[in-house]
Amino acid sequence: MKVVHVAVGVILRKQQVFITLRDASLHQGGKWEFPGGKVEAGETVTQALIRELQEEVDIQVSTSQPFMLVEHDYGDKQVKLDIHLVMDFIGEPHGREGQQGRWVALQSLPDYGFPEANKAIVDKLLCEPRFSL
Ligand SMILES: Nc1nc2c([nH]c(=O)n2[C@H]2C[C@H](O)[C@@H](COP(=O)(O)OP(=O)(O)OP(=O)(O)O)O2)c(=O)[nH]1
Ligand SMILES: [Mg+2]
Repeated sequence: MKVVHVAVGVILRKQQVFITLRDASLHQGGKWEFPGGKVEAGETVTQALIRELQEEVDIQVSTSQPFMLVEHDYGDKQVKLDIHLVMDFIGEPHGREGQQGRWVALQSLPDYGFPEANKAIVDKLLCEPRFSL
């Protein structure tokens, strides 16, 4: 099965992260996610991240850095999540495609229902010394 390469942004501001609710009609729908989407042919991951965050949550990424790579097989779909931290951006994020979005404390991420592949991301975020309260 073809692996879908996805650029994912962990949008950070003062110990909080901006998350959005995936539409019920999508793969892994009805779950919370870090905004992002497929890397298109000819695009770098950073270019895809900038484009997807503009399209989905209406921000302009100014500073980002690679955080981790997570490969996961959902059975019906295989994904490679290229997760980047978004440390600085212009604009106020909101669900531009009508999806719900909210700022949540890093520490409360485990309370949200994310796709299975996200467990590793949440675990790593929570054990990063630079994000400890
Ligand atoms: N954006 C995002 N996708 C995730 C996360 N966790 C996770 O397993 N995924 C999976 C779900 C999807 O199978 C895939 C992302 O695809 P997507 O539906 O967002 O792709 P896209 O924005 O390019 O959407 P499309 O317009 O091409 O349908 O990655 C996450 O935290 N954020
Ligand atoms: Mg998407």
